[in-house]
Amino acid sequence: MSSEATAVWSECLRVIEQHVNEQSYSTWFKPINPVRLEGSSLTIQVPSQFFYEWLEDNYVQVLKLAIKSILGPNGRLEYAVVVDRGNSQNQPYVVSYPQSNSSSPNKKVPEKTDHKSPFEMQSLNSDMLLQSNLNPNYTFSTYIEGDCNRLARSAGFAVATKPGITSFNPLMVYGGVGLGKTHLVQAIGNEIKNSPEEKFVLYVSSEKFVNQFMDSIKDGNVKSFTNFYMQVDVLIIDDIQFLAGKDRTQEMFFHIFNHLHQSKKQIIMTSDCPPKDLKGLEERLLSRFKWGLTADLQMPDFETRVAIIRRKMQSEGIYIPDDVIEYLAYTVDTNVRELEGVMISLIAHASLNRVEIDLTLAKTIMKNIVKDIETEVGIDYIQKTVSEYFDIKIDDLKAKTRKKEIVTARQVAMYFSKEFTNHSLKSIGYHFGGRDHSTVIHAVQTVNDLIETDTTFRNSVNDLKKKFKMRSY
Ligand SMILES: Nc1ncnc2c1ncn2[C@@H]1O[C@H](COP(=O)(O)OP(=O)(O)OP(=O)(O)O)[C@@H](O)[C@H]1O
Repeated sequence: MSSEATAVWSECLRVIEQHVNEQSYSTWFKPINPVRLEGSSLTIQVPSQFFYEWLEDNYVQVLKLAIKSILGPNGRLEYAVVVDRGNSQNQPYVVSYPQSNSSSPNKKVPEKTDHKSPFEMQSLNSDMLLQSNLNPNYTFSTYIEGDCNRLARSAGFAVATKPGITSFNPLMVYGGVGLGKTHLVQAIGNEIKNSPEEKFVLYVSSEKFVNQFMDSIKDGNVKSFTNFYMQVDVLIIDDIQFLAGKDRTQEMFFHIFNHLHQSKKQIIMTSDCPPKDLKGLEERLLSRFKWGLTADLQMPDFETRVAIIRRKMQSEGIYIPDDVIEYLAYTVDTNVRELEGVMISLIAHASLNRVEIDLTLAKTIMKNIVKDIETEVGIDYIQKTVSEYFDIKIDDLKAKTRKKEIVTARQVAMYFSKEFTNHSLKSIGYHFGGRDHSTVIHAVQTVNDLIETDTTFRNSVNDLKKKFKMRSY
């Protein structure tokens, strides 16, 4: 190792350190050894082909920045990859970056020094234990529990406590966009990684897995790719639906899956739908997915959404009043990512314009984000909400039907129209199929009586009232 190379590399590290987070820095840059400096070309040694590819896939810009700022515009980086060819002589081979004839920092295949696969997989080393790709903020403590995720969360926790040993292997978590799949499976990974047992936990998106596999075919490194994945103790593979129609990758994944499962290694997967609806995946894979536990995530209910907003705001050190929290939780009922997006807009707006976060600001933001949002409670909205709540058709509220459940729903809708709108009794009657004002008075009285005497009915009215109140803030 030349002292010049060491000096240049430590300067580069100083640049790199400012552009990557602490974990990435210690995982991907600390293990690198500077080997030599020739003119403005620095050669660094990396522990494996996989490591080299990872750097090139994920950190090429920051490496380029570091090299150019320390060695000038002609600065070049070359890699020496430690190759274990199954004998005792580890001979590094060298790949240059940027490649000659190419100004772009594309990932390139190291020159092959023989006709066989250029290297065999290295044995598991301590660096690999760090290569997890986990976001440290995705933990169980930041994952709010609710009815929407209870099964998945507790199964995940069981898996985190005894990876590979419970019957939840594989664990498959599925659910719609932005409902917390990635957060949950990474929480499992972080929990295992932070336990005293040294486990090699690896999180990878299916897309990345496919690309790595394709590259390994192109580069003649399939064996190394397979061996790498077969050494993992806990494999977390996200968005497995992405493997649909990719037959060769599925076949490779099938072998890796079998190997890991037989070795009692934990496999955790996510998908946007249950295994039975995964189209374009081989039957033998699908049947294996069902060996363990499949758990779904639903959209969090109102109370869980409130808790998610509170936690998020606490973690940002921001206080927002309860009525704003409830307004957001009520209004954004699509997915958690969208809810977070609205919170971020709100915080950004308040801090840029130096104003307090209050209901007026929240409403303005929501109007900009959700263009067609109605913030007023009108008769139409009451009819829609009440009919959905009682699971009847809106038209029935206006029709002549005398079926008991329809009459009750109609009376409830009239009652709320009186409470939340400025319509006259006559006008309300008109909106309910041309009934007269005495029918509306009777409806209001009946609802008041039932609230006094019937607990179930009272709870229903209270549920609905909460919705309307939220809307009429
Ligand atoms: N129960 C929860 N508690 C706290 N935060 C949550 C919860 N569920 C989701 N989130 C947050 O919502 C955001 C979206 O979650 P995540 O990315 O895990 O969703 P996903 O289901 O993997 O989405 P996609 O389908 O797009 O891959 C993240 O910031 C996550 O932290």
